[in-house]
Amino acid sequence: MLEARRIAFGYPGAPLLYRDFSLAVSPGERVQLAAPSGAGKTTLARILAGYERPRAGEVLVDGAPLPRRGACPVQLVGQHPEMTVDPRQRMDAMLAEAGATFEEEARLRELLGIQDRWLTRFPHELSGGELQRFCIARALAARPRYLIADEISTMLDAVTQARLWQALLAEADARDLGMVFVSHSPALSARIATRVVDLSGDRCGAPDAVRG
Ligand SMILES: Nc1ncnc2c1ncn2[C@@H]1O[C@H](COP(=O)(O)OP(=O)(O)OP(=O)(O)O)[C@@H](O)[C@H]1O
Repeated sequence: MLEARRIAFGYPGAPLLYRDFSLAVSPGERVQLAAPSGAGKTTLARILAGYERPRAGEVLVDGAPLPRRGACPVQLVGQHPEMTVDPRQRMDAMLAEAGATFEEEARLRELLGIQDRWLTRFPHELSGGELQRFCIARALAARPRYLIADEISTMLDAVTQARLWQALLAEADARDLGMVFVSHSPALSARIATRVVDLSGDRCGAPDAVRG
């Protein structure tokens, strides 16, 4: 179980985004974070994956805090892949660093439609959608228990987006992966979500405000 317990968070000098937010995600669940623009969905995604430390509260996986070192059981894929890669590192090296076996890496490349000719390129030599596939492969190679997907397919055309999610959902099912995702596409969200959590509800302090 991935748990955010009684989270309070605000950026320095700004009002709190959440005062007392709690969320529990089971393996296999796919939870959509819903809220208006600027309400703090991306920030919460970062907190869940350990990139931001809350002012109060904690993030736990099966009752234990996220590890400070080594592979994190919660992996985040964001909406700007170019900001999460080393611009001087070739894609084959980036994937190798993710720590998958040769067979597993090949399987993930096949799953995500990563072409061999992309491997010898640098990030700036790939489109946003191509680069995003590498970021998803890197996240899955870390064998996460939970994947946080923050508008990961916004930059893709409708057909590529549908293919990517089909692959990701098959993988999630096979691994019993829990997911928390943000998407501004109602059609995509309706297809993916097993539950919707409305973040705006929490701004009044209601724990785990749930609809659907
Ligand atoms: N690093 C930062 N420092 C200060 N304020 C920030 C920072 N990142 C985000 N914010 C502010 O925090 C609030 C929440 O931002 P966040 O990106 O989490 O919202 P969001 O719900 O994901 O928005 P959107 O749907 O537009 O992507 C916004 O008002 C934003 O301007």
